[in-house]
Amino acid sequence: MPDSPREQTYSYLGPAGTFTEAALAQVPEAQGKTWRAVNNVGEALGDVLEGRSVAAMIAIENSVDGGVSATQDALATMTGLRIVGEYLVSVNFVLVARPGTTLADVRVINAHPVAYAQCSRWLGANLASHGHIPATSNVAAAASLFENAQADAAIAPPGITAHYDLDVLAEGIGDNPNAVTRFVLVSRTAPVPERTGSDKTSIIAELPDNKAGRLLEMLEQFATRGVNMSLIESRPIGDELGRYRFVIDLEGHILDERVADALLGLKRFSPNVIFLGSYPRADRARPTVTPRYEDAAFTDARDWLRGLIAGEPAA
Ligand SMILES: O=C(O)C(=O)C[C@]1(C(=O)O)C=C[C@@H](O)C=C1
Repeated sequence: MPDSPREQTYSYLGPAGTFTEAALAQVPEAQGKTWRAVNNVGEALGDVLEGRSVAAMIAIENSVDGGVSATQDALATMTGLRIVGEYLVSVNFVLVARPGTTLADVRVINAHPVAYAQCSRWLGANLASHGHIPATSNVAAAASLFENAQADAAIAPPGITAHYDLDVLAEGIGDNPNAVTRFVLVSRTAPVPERTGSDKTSIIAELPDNKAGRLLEMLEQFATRGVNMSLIESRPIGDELGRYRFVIDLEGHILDERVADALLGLKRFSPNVIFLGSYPRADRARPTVTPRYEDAAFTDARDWLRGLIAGEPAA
């Protein structure tokens, strides 16, 4: 049976040429399908929830600027989504302008906020008194230079000149030449994929109240099961000052006994746990697991308990 239009479509932050498109190019199942360019993360995830796309590629973390707050907040508030894959893209930036512009002409810059934040050192040193107009993506920033432009220049990916007739005023303007953005592929809620031995689990959790030691108590759920965190960030819940939710990535898969046990502990502790998914790590790194946190240690302990209950002689 041929795929439905939904099965054929993947949403990504456009227009063509964004780093998000480069991340989607790494997904084997997406090749030869329709790629729908959208303007923001909420629109991409809305496509998935409302059935226009089978999955959406979204940026979630940058090695220089940290978590992408629009993504973290959307995943915390839109229900029915699952992260099914993780992809890494090296990001570096150029400053572009309409042909004939020189650096001395540049007063206002159009840039995606995450890209802008990654170029702050170069901008401070070379264009100290510039103004900034935010764009929906790196490529949209460059494209806007041709439409009623209020900006003189834009921060864009190095491949931009293949798409637009622009002059490159400066190259390698990112604060860190080794910057990497982490992207996730998000589908509708589905059963978790098999574990690969090199997996990550993403969750969002709230604390039960604002009493002393609550954050430590939450972290103990992971520490006492030997589960390492690769990311923890707080985001305001938004209802009152001082209330935060925590966006957490764990090393391991929900089918790993230590991760499952930590999630059970977290569920008993936290009034609101959102499971975003267990999926293969992009870097294929395998966590080092202390023997007492390996699957066998958990199943042996459970067998021991069952034996005690059943009246077997204590081993
Ligand atoms: O995909 C792009 O090119 C984007 O403009 C988006 C985005 C992001 O949302 O974080 C992606 C990677 C860069 O770190 C900066 C911006």
